[in-house]
Amino acid sequence: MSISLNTCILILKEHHLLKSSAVQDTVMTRMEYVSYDSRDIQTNTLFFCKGAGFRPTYLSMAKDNGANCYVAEQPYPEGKGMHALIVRDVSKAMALLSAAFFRFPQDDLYVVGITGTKGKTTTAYFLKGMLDQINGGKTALLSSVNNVVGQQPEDTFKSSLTTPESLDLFRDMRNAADNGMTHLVMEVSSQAYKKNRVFGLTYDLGFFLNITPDHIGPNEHPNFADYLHCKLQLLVNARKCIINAQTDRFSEVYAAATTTTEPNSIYLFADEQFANPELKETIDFRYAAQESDMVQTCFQVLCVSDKAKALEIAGNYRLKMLGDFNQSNGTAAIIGAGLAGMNHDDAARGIAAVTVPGRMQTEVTQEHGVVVVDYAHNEASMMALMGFMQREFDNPKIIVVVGAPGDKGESRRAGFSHSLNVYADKVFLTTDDPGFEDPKQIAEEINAGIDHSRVEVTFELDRAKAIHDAIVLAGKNDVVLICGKGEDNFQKIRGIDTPYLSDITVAQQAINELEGQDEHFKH
Ligand SMILES: CC(=O)N[C@H]1[C@@H](OP(=O)(O)OP(=O)(O)OC[C@H]2O[C@@H](n3ccc(=O)[nH]c3=O)[C@H](O)[C@@H]2O)O[C@H](CO)[C@@H](O)[C@@H]1O[C@H](C)C(=O)N[C@@H](C)C(=O)N[C@H](CCC(=O)O)C(=O)O
Ligand SMILES: Nc1ncnc2c1ncn2[C@@H]1O[C@H](COP(=O)(O)OP(=O)(O)OP(=O)(O)O)[C@@H](O)[C@H]1O
Repeated sequence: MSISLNTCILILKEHHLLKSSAVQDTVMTRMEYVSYDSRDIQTNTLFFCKGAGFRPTYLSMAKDNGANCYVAEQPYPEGKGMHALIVRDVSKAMALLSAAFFRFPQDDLYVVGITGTKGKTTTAYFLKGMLDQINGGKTALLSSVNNVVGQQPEDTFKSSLTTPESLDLFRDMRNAADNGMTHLVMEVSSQAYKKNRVFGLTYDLGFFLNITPDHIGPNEHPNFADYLHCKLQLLVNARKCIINAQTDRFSEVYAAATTTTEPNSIYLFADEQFANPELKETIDFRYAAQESDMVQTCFQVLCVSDKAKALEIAGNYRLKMLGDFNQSNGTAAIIGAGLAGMNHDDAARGIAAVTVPGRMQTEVTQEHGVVVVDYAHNEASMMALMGFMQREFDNPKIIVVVGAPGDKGESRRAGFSHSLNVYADKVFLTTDDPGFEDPKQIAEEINAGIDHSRVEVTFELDRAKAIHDAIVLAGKNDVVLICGKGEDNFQKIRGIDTPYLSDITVAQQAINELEGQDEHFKH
């Protein structure tokens, strides 16, 4: 793959991004590799100088290693002798030039984008599970857990961001298309828009699941309005939209969709019980809970409007995953599958088999209640999780193991206290990716908001011990919720990913040890 300097100049001019250019010999010069990292350079690389942490020495290093052209927001003496493209916004330039370098892979894939504060990963996995039924497993996935760009084992790898950097995104998409993948389901974070990682990308289908305050802080969004604005951009850039009619800020969400999409291509869904007299729009799909148990969640999807009836997805569905919120995620994904041409039977078969790593992983023990490892890590998801447990188990004692991450999402700490006050009986405050902060201090901040007349608090910063102690404490009818890390097998501590066994492994070890002991005492 390659791109000529001339093409780069044309693209940047078309988008009013080019401030100036310095061409050393001819505009027909070609760049054969693209990178934003001086440690990853090949001969004739187009190098992007971007990011808060960029240093001019990286450009020197890139030049020495073979980069022949750089893109930056200002000229650098270190780039002397290289072609230079000086632009108004390097992150936008990088997205546009990467799309061109990788030959517009979005044109070779049916691209689905999913946004929302909660449920992106789960919905993405549900949809992939269904689409794989009709395309022979050829659904690519970009999620905050795994990325999948092909059908070979090496085509699946852990992701480092929810939505990759634009250059990585278009490379992954090109690889997916070249590997024969036909569909791409991707999570789109608000940061993806904030940082222009998906600038210029149009989705065949865009989902808006929900929005609650999150990701607001020094390294993320300055305020909720900015967070909402970034999330809305997905709908502005989607040809068809699927929107949860129960989301907060519905009227703004719907209005954003209508800026580029006819109402006839906007699909709304809600719980059967949901009624909002102020809502002028017709809800196209409803879902209704059915009798579920500890192994599966059952619900029905109803096609209400004429445009909904055109899809053949009405009927009963089963999920392997617990949580009434997963009926909402599941319905969204089923509508997406319908719009991609699937019928009820294929969709029902596909979604029934899906599990999502680290989400609602449930162990039913003999003597220590139900133990759930879940990725809930903000107020909305903690409320959804604990609320579900309370309804499902008829007011069990709820024991929670939780901590809040350092260096980001500080508002989550108060959110944890609030949700614990509503539902929890006992909490073990522990460590969760403290980064450069002191985990004890983070735990103290959560503790400060806890109503101690309702919730008993234990500080146990050793996460594995906290999980162990919570399970030991739990009685037969109790629920232990281990929140926030999903299947992460590391703790981010002072810039280092420090190995950690993973919550589910620690929980299973504790359960095995205890069930063994309990058996021993019984005999
Ligand atoms: C705030 C933010 O979005 N930062 C992201 C951004 O960093 P940046 O552009 O500022 O770059 P930087 O890390 O300061 O480094 C500067 C540049 O120097 C280069 N470099 C560095 C060292 C060297 O020797 N040579 C060299 O060339 C680097 O490759 C980089 O291009 O670009 C980097 C990739 O190029 C990302 O890894 C980084 O995400 C950070 C780690 C992060 O944690 N981001 C979070 C907030 C995030 O994006 N989260 C969302 C989910 C949250 C949500 O749901 O909204 C996500 O999509 O994952
Ligand atoms: N629709 C929903 N509403 C509220 N809570 C939900 C919903 N779906 C999932 N959750 C809760 O949120 C947790 C995270 O779910 P999931 O990973 O699917 O969301 P996400 O949007 O990808 O999250 P993140 O952006 O934090 O990675 C789940 O483990 C569950 O506790």
